[in-house]
Amino acid sequence: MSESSGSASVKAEPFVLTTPLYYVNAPPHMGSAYSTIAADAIARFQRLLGKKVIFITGTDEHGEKIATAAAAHGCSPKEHCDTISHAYQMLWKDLDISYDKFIRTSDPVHEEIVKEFYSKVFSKGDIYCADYEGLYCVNCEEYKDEKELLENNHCPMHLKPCLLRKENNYFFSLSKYQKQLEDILAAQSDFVQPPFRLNEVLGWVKNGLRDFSISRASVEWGIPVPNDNKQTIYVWFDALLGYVSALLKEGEEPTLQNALSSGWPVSLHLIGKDILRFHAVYWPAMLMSAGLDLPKMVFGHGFLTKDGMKMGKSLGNTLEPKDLLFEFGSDAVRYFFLREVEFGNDGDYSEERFINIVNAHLANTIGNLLNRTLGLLKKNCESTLGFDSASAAQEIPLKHNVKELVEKARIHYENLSISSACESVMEIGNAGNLYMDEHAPWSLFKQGGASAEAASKDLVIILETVRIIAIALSPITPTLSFRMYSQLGYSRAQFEAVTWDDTRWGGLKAGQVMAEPKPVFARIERKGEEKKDGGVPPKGVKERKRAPQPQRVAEAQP
Ligand SMILES: Nc1ncnc2c1ncn2[C@@H]1O[C@H](COP(=O)(O)OP(=O)(O)OP(=O)(O)O)[C@@H](O)[C@H]1O
Ligand SMILES: [Zn+2]
Repeated sequence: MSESSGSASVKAEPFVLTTPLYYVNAPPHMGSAYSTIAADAIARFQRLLGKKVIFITGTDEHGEKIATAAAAHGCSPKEHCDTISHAYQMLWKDLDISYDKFIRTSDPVHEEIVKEFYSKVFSKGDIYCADYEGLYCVNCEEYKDEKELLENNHCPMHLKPCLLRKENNYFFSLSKYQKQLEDILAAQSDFVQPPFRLNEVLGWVKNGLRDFSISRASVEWGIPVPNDNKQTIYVWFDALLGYVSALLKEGEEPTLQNALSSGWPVSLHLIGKDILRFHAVYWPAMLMSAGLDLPKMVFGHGFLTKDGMKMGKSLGNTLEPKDLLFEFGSDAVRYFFLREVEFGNDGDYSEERFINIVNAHLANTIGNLLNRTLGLLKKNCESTLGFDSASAAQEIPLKHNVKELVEKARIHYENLSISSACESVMEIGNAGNLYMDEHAPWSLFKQGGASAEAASKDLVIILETVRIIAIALSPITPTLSFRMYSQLGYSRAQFEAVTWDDTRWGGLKAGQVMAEPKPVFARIERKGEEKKDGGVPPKGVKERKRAPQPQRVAEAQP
C-alpha cells in the first residue's frame, strides 16, 4: 500500500474500501469476481489520485452451510475453508486484484474482535435471550418473513424451501434503532448508493424493524457466544466484523481500539444488492449499539444474471472466471464486465458480446491506434519523437477534447459510474483515431518537407493521446496499460509512479525513444475462425487452440 504523497504535516485520511467477505461454501465464480474487480478499479483510481488506500477483501468462513459443505467433501470445516479461501486468493491474483488485506473470519484475531464487540453490545443492554420460531433459508443464512417467500415457502433468491425452525437464541434489539436509522437515512442521503437502493432500504426500515437472532444453538462451526459455550454467534454478526478485524496490523494485539485506529470508519462498502439489508440496516444498528462510527457509504451493485436469475453458488448457474481468464486474459475480463454492466444495475453475459466489445475497444480502438502510430514512427522517424507533445499540439481541438474527456472520466470514477468512465476513455481513443484518419500522416510523410514535419508532429499528438488513455484506463486494465506505457518507451518504475495528474497533456518529450512496435492487445478469434499468426498472447493467457493471438497489424494503413 503506498503512502499519500501530500504534505507530511497533514495526516490524510485513508480511503478504506471493502468487498463482501465471500462465503466459502463453494469456490468463487464470476459474480464474486465482479464485485472484487469493481472494488479494485476504485482502489486503483483512488491511488492514482494520491490517496492512501486500504483495500480489504476476504472470506467469511463460519456457519451451518460451511459445515455441511465440508462434510459433503469428507473434510473438516477448517480444511474446507483453507482450500476455498486459497482458491479466492489465487483468483484475485489472476485478476490482478491489488488488495491490501485479505481477512479470513476463521483467523483467531477476528474471534477476539467479535467477542469484544459482542460484549460491548451486551453491556449496552441490546442482547437478550428468547425462543424463536420462523422460516429459515440456510442458503441466505437468514430467517425470512412468510410474505417475502414464493409458493411453498421457497426463497426467491435460492428457489429452495425455507424450513421451519425453533430455537432458543440470543437476540439483538434491532427495533431499538428504528428511529436512529430513519434519521441517518434521511440526513445522509448518500449513505446508500445508488440512490434507488436507498428507497429499498427506507422501505424495509419504515415497515418496522424486528429484533434478529444473533446466535445458533445447532451450529458448532462458529465463534462461541461469550458466557454460553452451547451457542455460536450467528454468521452474519460475526462476518460483518471482519471489516474491522481486517484493519489490525500484523502482530498487533487484537483489540477493537487497535483495529479502529487504523482506518475506521470505512469509506465504502461495495456489495451486491443481495446483502444490502445486512450492510445498510443490521450493520449500522450494530455499530450504533457498540458506539462506533458508521461507514460513509454502502454501494449495492446489481447481479450478473443467467436467464434472468442471479448467478450464484447455491443455484449452481455460475460462470467460471478461470475459463474466461484462460481464454481471454485478465484485462479483457475486467474491461468487459466493468464496461458492459452499468454499475448498480444487473447485466447478462454473452460470449458473442464479450468478444465484440473487447475486440472493438481494446484491440481496435486502442491497440491498433498505438500500433499503427508506432509503425509509422519507426518507418519515418527511427522510433524517436521529434517534438514535445506540448509544442506539437499548441491549440488543436483534439487537445481540448481530450482534456474534457479525461475530466469526464475522473468525475465518473469519483461517482462510481465505472462503465461511463470506460466510455469516456474510449471516446478519447475514438478522437485519436479520427485525428489519425483525417490527418493521414502516412501520405504526408510521402510528400516530404513541411508536410513530413507536420506528420511527425501528428504522430507525437496521437501517441500523447494514447499515453493519456493508458493512465485513465489503468484502474480497469492495469496490465494492458503497462504494456501501452512500455511501448511508449517508459519503464515499469515510471509506470508505477504515474498519478492522475499525469493525464494532463504534455507528458511526451522530444527525443523519447519508443519500443519496437508490438500489438498490446491480441484480437480474440471467434470459435471456428481461422487463426492468424502473431506475437505473444496477453498475460495470463496460455497458448491453446482458442487463446487469442495478437492481431497482425498492417503497417500504416489508414
Ligand atoms: N451473480 C452475481 N452478480 C454480482 N455479484 C455477485 C453475484 N453473485 C455473488 N456476487 C457477489 O458476492 C456476494 C455474495 O457472496 P457469496 O459468497 O454469498 O456468493 P453467492 O454466490 O451469492 O452465494 P449464494 O449463491 O450461495 O447465495 C454478493 O453480495 C456480490 O457482491
Ligand atoms: Zn435464500
